[in-house]
Amino acid sequence: MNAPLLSVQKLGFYRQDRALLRDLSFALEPGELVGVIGPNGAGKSTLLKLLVDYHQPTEGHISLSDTPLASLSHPERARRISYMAQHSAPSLPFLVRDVIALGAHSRQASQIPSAQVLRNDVAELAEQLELTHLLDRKLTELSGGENQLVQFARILMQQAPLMLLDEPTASLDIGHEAQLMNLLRRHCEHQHSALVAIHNLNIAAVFCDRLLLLDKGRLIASGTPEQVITQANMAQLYQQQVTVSQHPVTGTVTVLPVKQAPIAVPLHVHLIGGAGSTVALARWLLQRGVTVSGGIGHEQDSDTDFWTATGMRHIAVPAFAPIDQDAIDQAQAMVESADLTIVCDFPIGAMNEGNLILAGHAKLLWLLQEDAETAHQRFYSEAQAKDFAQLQQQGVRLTALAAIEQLTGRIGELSA
Ligand SMILES: Nc1ncnc2c1ncn2[C@@H]1O[C@H](COP(=O)(O)OP(=O)(O)OP(=O)(O)O)[C@@H](O)[C@H]1O
Repeated sequence: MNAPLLSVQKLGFYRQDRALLRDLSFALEPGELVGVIGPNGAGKSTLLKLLVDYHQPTEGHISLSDTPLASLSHPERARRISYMAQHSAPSLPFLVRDVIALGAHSRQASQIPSAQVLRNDVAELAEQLELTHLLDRKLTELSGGENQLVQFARILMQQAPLMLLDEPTASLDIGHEAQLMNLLRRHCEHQHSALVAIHNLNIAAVFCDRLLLLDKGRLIASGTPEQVITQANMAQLYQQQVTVSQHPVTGTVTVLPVKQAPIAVPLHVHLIGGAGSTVALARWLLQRGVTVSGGIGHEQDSDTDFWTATGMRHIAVPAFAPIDQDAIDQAQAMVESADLTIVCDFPIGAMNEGNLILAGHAKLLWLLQEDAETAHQRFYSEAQAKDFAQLQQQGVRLTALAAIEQLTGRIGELSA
């Protein structure tokens, strides 16, 4: 088996007795585009600087196709690795076309093209990145985003098999961000590999094959974007409520921050429902600072997807499986601790009738029902309709609108 293009083993880097990176191991294969994500100060830039030999490791090994990085001469390294730093404040007034062309001079002497070919290559790259109009401008006279695109063009011109890019899209608009990442992707398809430190998790999820998640200098997760960008990892690392869901169009994992409710309201509402019946109410309550739990749902149901995406505490059973006693017992603890349990208007069948038993444990029970018509349509058996009728004795029947009105009043009182 061929050695990986890049192999990092037990890498550690200490400064003034502080571990900036610890016990980091991973490998990169040809053709891979791998993102390095993590909060500010996690160690992403430090990792890239070690990989380009800007810093030397305190412990561990870095090798490129089995050759130790430290044993490579500067020209050999430049042939194998290109590097785009996070901040590159241009200090010399070079022309953009010369800066891009500079990339080619890191190649092996026999690979450096003639002046004419180089001019054409620069022009072609500039066109791909919409930089043609800037070719005769000075680097010192560019905007932050324009400078970033020029540095990226220089990296591509270098044609090194391993590209290290530190926040290459940080100053780019969404159009140029997509353009740069698509171009990078295409280069990776030609047996080049890229390791990209990136904060935009949605872009990382769309373009990267794998992600490495760093925190406080440690690798705490690695795998596909779906394996790494999880509700649990995001909540733990970023200390903010975020939604993690699958984008309906791209199918990739998507992260969005949640607008924080002005204050936490001391009210816990448990929602029972299915077929999307709890979603609008759950969103409404969360936005007002109410603690919301949910269940028992079924995996892949839109309610369960919403509860998972927002990090709501909930109980779910596998799709198409009946609700079992174990799930009822777990959800019972939530229902018993909730100030209010709301059963939304949703169809009851053999798979979810356990929710009727669960609702019986509520301290205070509301049963949402839009009109009498829906009442007899929502049960698949007479026994279920009978169980529901019994719950009606215990709870209050009301429409969703009436429920919102009452909750508005209650939240107002509690927040005053
Ligand atoms: N030269 C240095 N000497 C001492 N500490 C440093 C040095 N460079 C960086 N650090 C520290 O190392 C830690 C990791 O920094 P690094 O720049 O690698 O983080 P990062 O993940 O790239 O962060 P960001 O997302 O903010 O760019 C930080 O706590 C930083 O303050």
